[in-house]
Amino acid sequence: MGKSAVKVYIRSRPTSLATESLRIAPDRRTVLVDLKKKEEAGPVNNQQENLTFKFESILQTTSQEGVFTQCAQEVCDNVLTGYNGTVFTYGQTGAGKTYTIAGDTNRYEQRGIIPRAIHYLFHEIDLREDREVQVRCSYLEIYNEIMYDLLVENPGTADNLVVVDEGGTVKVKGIVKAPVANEEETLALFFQGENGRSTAQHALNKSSSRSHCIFTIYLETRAGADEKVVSSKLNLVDLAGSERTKKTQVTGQTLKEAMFINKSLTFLEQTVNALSKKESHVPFRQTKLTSVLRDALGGNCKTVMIGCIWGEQSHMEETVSTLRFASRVKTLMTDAVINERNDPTLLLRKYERQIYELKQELAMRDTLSGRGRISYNDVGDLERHELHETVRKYLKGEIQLDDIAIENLKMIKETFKQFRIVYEALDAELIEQRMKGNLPRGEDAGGMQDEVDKAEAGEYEPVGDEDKEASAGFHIGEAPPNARPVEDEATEGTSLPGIFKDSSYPETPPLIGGPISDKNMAYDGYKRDVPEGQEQASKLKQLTSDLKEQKRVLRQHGIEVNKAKQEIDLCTSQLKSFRSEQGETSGENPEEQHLLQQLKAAKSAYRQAFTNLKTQRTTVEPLVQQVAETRAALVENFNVWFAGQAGETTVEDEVLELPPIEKEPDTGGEDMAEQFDRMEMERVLGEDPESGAFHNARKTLRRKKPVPAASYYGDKGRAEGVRRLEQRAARIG
Ligand SMILES: Nc1ncnc2c1ncn2[C@@H]1O[C@H](COP(=O)(O)OP(=O)(O)OP(=O)(O)O)[C@@H](O)[C@H]1O
Repeated sequence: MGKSAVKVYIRSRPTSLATESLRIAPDRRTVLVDLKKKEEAGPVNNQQENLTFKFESILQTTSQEGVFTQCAQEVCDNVLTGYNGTVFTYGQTGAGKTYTIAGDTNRYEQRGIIPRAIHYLFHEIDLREDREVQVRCSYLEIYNEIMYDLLVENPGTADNLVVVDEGGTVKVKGIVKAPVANEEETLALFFQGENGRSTAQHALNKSSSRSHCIFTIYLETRAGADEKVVSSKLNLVDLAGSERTKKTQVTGQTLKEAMFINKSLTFLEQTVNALSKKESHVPFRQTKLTSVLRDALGGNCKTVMIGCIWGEQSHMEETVSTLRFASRVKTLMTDAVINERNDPTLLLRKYERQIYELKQELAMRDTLSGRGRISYNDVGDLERHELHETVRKYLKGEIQLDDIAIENLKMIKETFKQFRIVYEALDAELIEQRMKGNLPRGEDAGGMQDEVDKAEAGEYEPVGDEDKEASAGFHIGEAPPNARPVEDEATEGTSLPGIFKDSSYPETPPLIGGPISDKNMAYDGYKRDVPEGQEQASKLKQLTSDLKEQKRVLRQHGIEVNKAKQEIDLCTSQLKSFRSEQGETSGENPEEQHLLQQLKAAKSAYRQAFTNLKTQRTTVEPLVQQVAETRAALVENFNVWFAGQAGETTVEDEVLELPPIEKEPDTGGEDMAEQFDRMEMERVLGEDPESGAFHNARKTLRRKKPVPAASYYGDKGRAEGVRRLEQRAARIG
């Protein structure tokens, strides 16, 4: 793909902009800044400054979904193709960096780029039937210039992590790259890592990141029987925010952290400046952060930066500084390539297959040309012995050169070998005879014939059986019954446990308790007897029943997706155990072929079911909206009618419109907590059938025992301890 510029987006917190200083042009790409003159700066420095910055897009009220689609989805697509990608956020403390990258990990709708990228990548991987993709992830934290592995339960000291250059690519040696089979597992690791991050409260952010964090997803993709492996990675980077410590009013440990943060961001700025001015020396090694980000800023990577800003007047200086930095980053060029290499195992498999095919081809040609039965396999013991005899007879003059039958190249080589064996035996015998003084001068040549005999009689040792196994090939007309043309191998998919439970999507639960008021009775009458009420109530009834039916279909599609996922899992695990039992196979075993076919069919069924599910959602969503609107209109009209009839009270809710309480489902021995979990899952899946992995991963995390940071994080743990003590002291004081 060659060189490409880093793409820069600006996201503003959804507060009102200080429009007298900061305006967004109608193209939604340009920011116009009008810095008011500073009276106190005197005559020299009191000029008004107008600045214009242009970026890919300015996101002001864009939703989390919108930010992912606009800024990160393309990077994910590139990573799926085989390029490395990085998305990083930059900006003043509290400006929304963590909200953008990680999002609110407790609220599905507010999830950020990381969970969305995980979902997107796994979904796309599932749809690529012809590929086998192995996924891993890591979570790195740089806190006070020390690197920590957020996925390790008990890392002890953090000394084991170092940034290294491997073949021109930056790597963090020693970091855990955890293999993950699906979205849920990856999210669970991400949430676990999030829990270990260092945060603190200050005047501008009640949960401010005190470290830089990089969540990385690694993909290794193999396509069919191709020996090529494509490796790529996606870095999702949440930088700690620059802060004016006067504004954040931090003290103690948090102040120390702020100093580390500001220092590393200054070095980042210096690095970007040097790159942007194409200076010969770029100070990447000054900090851990710039070392780790080297590829993202100017190497083998496709990079996106999201600059986060506050729009308020009081933060204008920091906002301009972020915009200036962002403009410089925009000038950086990276040089991304598809990271492709040969897999030695697959290469060997390919060569074995080629040799096999060539042998068959040769055998066929020999038959067609009337050469009869010729073997192209290695020379066996028996053939070696026969050749040795032939050579011996030839040297004795008992046979002619034409009598040595040479069928193939391997036999020519073996014949030469046998000449050498006979020669060496003779040579040794001659030397021995000479040393004993048995050999009269001038008889060397004449005695040759005898020496051949002598050497042969005593010295010949059959060559070992090193090639025994190699002779296990087949001759023409003896092809094993399972020999057949090599077919393209279908790929093994990643394991994908079903996330879509066999769930029902209950209607809104009825309100509990409370006597039915007069007003509610009037409401009932309104729907029954007043023509306007009658009409709306019957419309609502019809819509509710349509919705119920469409939700039933949606649920059915969910079940089909789930079934297909389970089938994929089953085939994948059967294939795995088959391969681990058989070791390396050439991919031609009928059982393996059968499993691969099944896997392919399951992936195809999954794709179809998923498409149906998505299509059905587009039917259900507007219906949900229509039901809500019709219901609200009915209640509102009733209120108006009722106010005209009687006193001024508000209707409780449209209690009587709700469906009757359904019979309790069979709990199948579930306890209360499990029942709650199941019902909660049914509810969230009803809202978004794709959210299962997110909620399950959160549930997994809740079940895990928290590990006290101070017990294993060394420096970081101590800092955490100091912070807690300070907070306690402040509370007591
Ligand atoms: N676009 C947004 N929409 C809604 N809430 C937002 C948005 N941006 C930020 N917030 C809220 O503002 C608060 C601070 O945001 P966040 O923690 O992401 O800032 P930050 O830039 O990461 O700060 P720090 O550098 O201190 O870690 C959070 O409560 C977050 O939910």
